[in-house]
Amino acid sequence: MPASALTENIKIPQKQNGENSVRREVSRSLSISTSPHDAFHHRQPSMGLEGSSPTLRRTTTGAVAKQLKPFREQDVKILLLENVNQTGRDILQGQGYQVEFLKSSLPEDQLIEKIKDVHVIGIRSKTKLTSRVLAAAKNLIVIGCFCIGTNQVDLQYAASHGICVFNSPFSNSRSVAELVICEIIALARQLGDRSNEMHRGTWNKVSAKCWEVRGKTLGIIGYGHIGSQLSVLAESMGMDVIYYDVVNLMGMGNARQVPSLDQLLSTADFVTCHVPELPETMNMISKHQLDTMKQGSYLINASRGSVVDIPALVDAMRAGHIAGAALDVYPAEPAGNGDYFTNELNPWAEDLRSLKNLILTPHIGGSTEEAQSAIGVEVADALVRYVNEGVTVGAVNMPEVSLRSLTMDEPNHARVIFIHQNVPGVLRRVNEILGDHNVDKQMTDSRGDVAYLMADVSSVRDEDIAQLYRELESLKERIITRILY
Ligand SMILES: NC(=O)C1=CN([C@@H]2O[C@H](COP(=O)(O)OP(=O)(O)OC[C@H]3O[C@@H](n4cnc5c(N)ncnc54)[C@H](O)[C@@H]3O)[C@@H](O)[C@H]2O)C=CC1
Ligand SMILES: O=C(O)C(=O)COP(=O)(O)O
Repeated sequence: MPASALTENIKIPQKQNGENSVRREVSRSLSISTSPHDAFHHRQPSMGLEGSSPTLRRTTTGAVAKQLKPFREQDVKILLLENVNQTGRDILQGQGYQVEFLKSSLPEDQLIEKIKDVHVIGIRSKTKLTSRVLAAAKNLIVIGCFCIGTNQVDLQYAASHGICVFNSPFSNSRSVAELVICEIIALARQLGDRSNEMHRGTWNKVSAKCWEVRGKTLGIIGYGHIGSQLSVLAESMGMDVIYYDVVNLMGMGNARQVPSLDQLLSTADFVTCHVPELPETMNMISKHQLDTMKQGSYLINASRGSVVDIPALVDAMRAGHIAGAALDVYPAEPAGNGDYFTNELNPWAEDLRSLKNLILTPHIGGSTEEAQSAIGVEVADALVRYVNEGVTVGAVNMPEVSLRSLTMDEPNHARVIFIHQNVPGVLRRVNEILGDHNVDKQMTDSRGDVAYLMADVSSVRDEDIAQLYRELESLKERIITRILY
C-alpha cells in the first residue's frame, strides 16, 4: 500500500496559526516527515538476515530480533550540544539519523529556535532545558544527558509532555573520585600555590602547614556512586573516612556513616561534597557549616555550584579558618571555553581568584577520555533503544518499561506506545481499542502522574495501525502515542 493511501485516512484539522496539529503530532510520534503525503510511511522492508547491520541481535530464544524502525532514519533529527563524545555521535549517525553537532551550549533564545525542529537532543551539564525551552520543542520525544546530573532539565515538565530523559548514572564517577584524591593531596601540600610561584619565577620552599594525608579524616557528604568510590581510594592512602547521607548506607572498607552533617563537619580534616543539586542541598555549606568545620580544615566541591555558599567560603578562607579549598563547579558557568571567569559571570569571581591555596577548575570532574567515551556509548545506545523500540529502561523521569524484541518471524506486528496521564479508567479504554487485535504482550507502569504502556500487537495491517493511532490519540488522557513497526 502506498504511503498516501494511509494518509487519506487521517483527518487533518487546520490550526489557527495554519499549523497542522495532527500532522505535527503524527510527525512527532509515528512518522517524522512533515509532508502531508508522507504523514504515514508504510512498512519499511525488514532488515535482511544477511544484512550488514551492526545492530543485528538475537533474542533469548535465539530468534533474530527485528529492528523496529518507526521513521525514515534520515528524518530523525538530533541536536547534540556541548561537545558530546565521538563515540555517541558515531552510534547515532550509524543509525542514519540526521545529527547536528555543536561544541558549546546555547543561550536560551537560540536554543528555543534550534529545539523546535528536533526529535532528540543530547546535552551535558550546561544546557538548561527549562519548561520555556521545552514548550518550544514540539517534536521532541527524548533527551539524552551525556553526564550524571539531570538538574539542568525540568524533568517533571518533560515527563508530563511525554519526553523521556536518560543520563549516564556512573560512567564518570571514577574520574571525579580521582580528581578529588588529587585535590586532597594538592591542598595538603599547597601545590597550586607553589606551582603558580614557580611559573612566576619564585622559588619558595616551605613545609609550614603542609601535611601528609595519611591518618587524616576525610568527610564525604553524599555517599553515592562518587562518594563511595572516593571512600575506597582515600582509605587506600591511609585516610580515615566518615560520611553523611540522607539514606542509611553500608560503608566501604572501614568507612563509617555519621548521624549528622554537623558531626561530619566538626570531625573531618577534609570535607568533600557529592550530593545532587536539589532544593535541600542549596547552600548546604554556608556560614554555619563553615564555622562548624575544624580550624585549618579543607573544603572540596565537585558536585554542583549551588551546594556551597561561595561568599561565605571567601570569608572563611580570608579569616584563615579554612586552610584551602578546591572548586570545580559554580552557580554560573559559561556555555563554552574562553576568558569568562570574571565578576560578570559570578560577582565574587575576582575574590576567589585572589585567594591562596584555592584550586579552581572549570568543571572538569568528569572530563576524561575514558569517562566521555563510555558516556557517549551508554547514552547514545539508550536514545537509539528509545527511538527505535520505545524501551525506557534507565530513564530518569518515566516508568521503566521494556518488552522483549519483536523477531524477524513476526513481520506483521506493531509496537504500540501510549504515554498517558495516570488516572483511573485509562487502561480499560486503551484495552478496548487494542482488544480488536491480538495483543501478544503488554507492559504498563506509572511514575507519579505519568503512565507508560507498551503493547505488541500481531497481524496488523497498515490501515489497522492508522486506526489504532487515531483511536488512541482521541483519548483525552493521552500525552503521546507512538506506533513502531
Ligand atoms: N564535577 C563533575 O564533573 C561532576 C559532578 N557530578 C555531580 O555529583 C553529584 C553526585 O554524583 P553521584 O555520586 O553519581 O550521585 P548519586 O546519586 O550516586 O549519589 C548522591 C548521594 O547524595 C545523597 N544525598 C542526596 N541528598 C542529600 C542530602 N541533602 N544530604 C546528604 N546526602 C544527600 C544521596 O542519598 C546519594 O547517596 C551529581 O548529582 C552531579 O551533580 C557528577 C559527575 C561529574
Ligand atoms: O556528569 C555530571 O553531572 C557532570 O557534572 C559532568 O558534566 P559535564 O559532562 O562535564 O558537563
